[in-house]
Amino acid sequence: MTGSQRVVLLACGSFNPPTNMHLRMFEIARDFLHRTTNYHVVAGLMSPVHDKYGKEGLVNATDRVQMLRLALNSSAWVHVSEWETHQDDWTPTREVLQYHQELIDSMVNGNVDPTVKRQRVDGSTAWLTHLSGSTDAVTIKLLCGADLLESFARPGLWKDEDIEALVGKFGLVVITREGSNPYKFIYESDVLTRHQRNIHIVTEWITNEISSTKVRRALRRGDSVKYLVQDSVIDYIYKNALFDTHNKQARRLHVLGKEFMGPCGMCEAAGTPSRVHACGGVNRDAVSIDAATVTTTTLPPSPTPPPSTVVT
Ligand SMILES: Nc1ncnc2c1ncn2[C@@H]1O[C@H](COP(=O)(O)OP(=O)(O)OP(=O)(O)O)[C@@H](O)[C@H]1O
Ligand SMILES: NC(=O)c1ccc[n+]([C@@H]2O[C@H](COP(=O)(O)O)[C@@H](O)[C@H]2O)c1
Repeated sequence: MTGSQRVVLLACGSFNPPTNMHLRMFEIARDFLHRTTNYHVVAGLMSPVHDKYGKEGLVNATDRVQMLRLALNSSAWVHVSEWETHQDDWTPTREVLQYHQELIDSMVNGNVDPTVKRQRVDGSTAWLTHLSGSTDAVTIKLLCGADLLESFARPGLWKDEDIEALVGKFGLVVITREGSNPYKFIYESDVLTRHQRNIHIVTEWITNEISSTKVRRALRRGDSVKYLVQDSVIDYIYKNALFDTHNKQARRLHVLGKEFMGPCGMCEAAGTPSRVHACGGVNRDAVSIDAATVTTTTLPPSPTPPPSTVVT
């Protein structure tokens, strides 16, 4: 695209778990920027936060990275950056953007700064290779929901100089969320108003208030999260008993009309007899599981779904 400026959109967050709305953010932002600005979005990055961020209920980074990888199998242009998760501690968002901009500078833009001691470029930076082959420089912008923008006002959460750098140096692409008013928020902030040209507010008309919190709540209750989260991610969550789904496996498998043949690694490790697992998983002859009670029922042969033994 001639005359356009190449950008990478980077979203920071817990992604605990990644939802379809996290993925949609990138599509919405790219459409908007291509329609209304001279920017050409060449890649998207999702940077899951370090375990030491310490948010309640945060599952470990290995699982969050894995879920993101599975979710992003459906995207040709958005990738996971594991860099944050490999640091010794939590990294402020400004430094996350700075690191990725320097990485792009040295690998794509040809501005190698010898004073910058670069971290090892790992497999998760393969996305960079797609950006070579053009002399147009690539810059990075923070992609976020309006709630993240509004968190700038929370006392002690963000340093003033970090906010200044995020809006002044990098720029923001903000997706509206129910209950937020980013225009008013910018109006009320001197620093944001000063850099308003660098803040792109994208009104999402097809509103969708999926949040990881709501997905975790549904999982905890054994409710379906299908069509809120990618199927591969749901499978991963149940397989690894994340988000308190440990005792919900039998219920889900009943709903799906499937059987759970294999024992759960945790139950095996705990030495539970293999026929009925404390996790709710069962071998072929046993089912009907509740967090409190375990009843044995003989199942009809596969593939007929088991009788309605779902425990409410
Ligand atoms: N429904 C949504 N609409 C717009 N932005 C969203 C939406 N859900 C998440 N985001 C944005 O995605 C980024 C990462 O979000 P995060 O992982 O905190 O998700 P979340 O769903 O808001 O999480 P939680 O519910 O655990 O607080 C943030 O910038 C957040 O504002
Ligand atoms: N000062 C900062 O740089 C700062 C403060 C709060 C949150 N954040 C980031 O914003 C994201 C917020 O994620 P959650 O909405 O899941 O809390 C995380 O990536 C976190 O690192 C950064």
